[in-house]
Amino acid sequence: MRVLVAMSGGVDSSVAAARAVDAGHEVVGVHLALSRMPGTLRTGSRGCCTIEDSRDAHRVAGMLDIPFYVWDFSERFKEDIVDDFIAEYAAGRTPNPCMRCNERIKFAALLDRALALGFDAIATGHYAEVLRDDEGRPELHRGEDLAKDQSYVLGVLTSDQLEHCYFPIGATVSKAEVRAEAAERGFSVANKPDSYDICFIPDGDTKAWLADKIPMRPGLIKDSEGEVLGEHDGAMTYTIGQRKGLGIEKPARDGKPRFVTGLDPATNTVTVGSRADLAVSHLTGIRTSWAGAAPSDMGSTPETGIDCEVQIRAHADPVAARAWLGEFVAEAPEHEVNPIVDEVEVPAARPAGQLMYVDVDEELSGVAPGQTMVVYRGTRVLGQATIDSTAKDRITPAPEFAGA
Ligand SMILES: Nc1ncnc2c1ncn2[C@@H]1O[C@H](COP(=O)(O)OP(=O)(O)OP(=O)(O)O)[C@@H](O)[C@H]1O
Repeated sequence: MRVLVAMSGGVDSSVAAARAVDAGHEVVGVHLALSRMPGTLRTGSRGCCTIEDSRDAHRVAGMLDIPFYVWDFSERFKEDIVDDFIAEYAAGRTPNPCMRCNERIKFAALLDRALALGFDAIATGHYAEVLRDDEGRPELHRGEDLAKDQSYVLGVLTSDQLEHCYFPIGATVSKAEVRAEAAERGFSVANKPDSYDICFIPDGDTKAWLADKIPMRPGLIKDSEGEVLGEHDGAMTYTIGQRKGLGIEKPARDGKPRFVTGLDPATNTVTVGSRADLAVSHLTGIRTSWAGAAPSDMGSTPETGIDCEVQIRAHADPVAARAWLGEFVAEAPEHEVNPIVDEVEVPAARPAGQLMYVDVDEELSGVAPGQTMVVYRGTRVLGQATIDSTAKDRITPAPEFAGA
């Protein structure tokens, strides 16, 4: 098949490209220039699409004797990923830009262009596997190396996209093996360090990076009963689950540590509470998508849900859960004006689409709206949704009634 390999200049996509060539495919390499903004380009060994990265990718493509291009997606990346990241924080939510990038850039804009140019698939260096069910439909599974598994950030992919995804290193048992193979092939990137979480924040300090992009508005810090405990300089500098640096003088009534339990953009209030107040058993998600058969095709009804596991961060442990299709929001604005940061348009809190309800068997702690919940069954990704709200108690019938 004709394969377009997305080459970051890192070791994983270099080996992915080499394996695609070895497998006999007609391979073309492309490096995406994702940022032109000063201050977002790291210098040194690893950056967000630095000149060094594109040179590394180019060099590997030369060794593999495949055509190589650099495509400028920086404008799209700024609008769809960076601006969205800022707007989500401004709305008091915690976004996952890598997931958005997979959803809107790599497996959308890039894939569309690849298909339009006659390619059959795009290949990346992600640690995940596309397997086929009995009827030949694609399924997304965790990568073999669970320490490197990237199925979580690919949870946004739909069946149509999975049809055109190729992950040549997903079945490799360990990253060490990938590095050894790169060294054997003579790739200078064999020992290049792994990439950071957010490629456009050079030093990893998200709050400092956001500080000059979102106007700070002082507001109140309250406890769960509404008693005012102090003031903050800007709700955006707080994170759900945060314990240190709350800036509250008054000791808690029970003498126990306090944690941030809520951020309310409408009133610009930070709520604090006990560790127990952080525990949740129910999650409601928006922007639901399914990587293959939806629960309704899996025997689920609105009453029964499906047994699954849910994961709420890239490297969190999955917990046993049941997922339900929630109500369908038929009409909603795409954007709304943030009440705290006037004139900043933020994505609507509840856009049109299917809600996903998830009850967990074990309580989760420190869950923030905006995070993505990915629903698995064993190694297979079933789907995902963006967490919109949480609740202390489950809303669904007891597990013994949950069918699937
Ligand atoms: N700037 C880019 N241009 C082209 N492809 C990219 C770029 N950034 C990431 N990718 C693709 O997305 C995959 C996953 O990206 P991620 O940033 O997680 O890198 P990684 O896991 O460290 O992989 P690598 O070692 O290849 O950089 C990469 O393996 C590559 O195929």
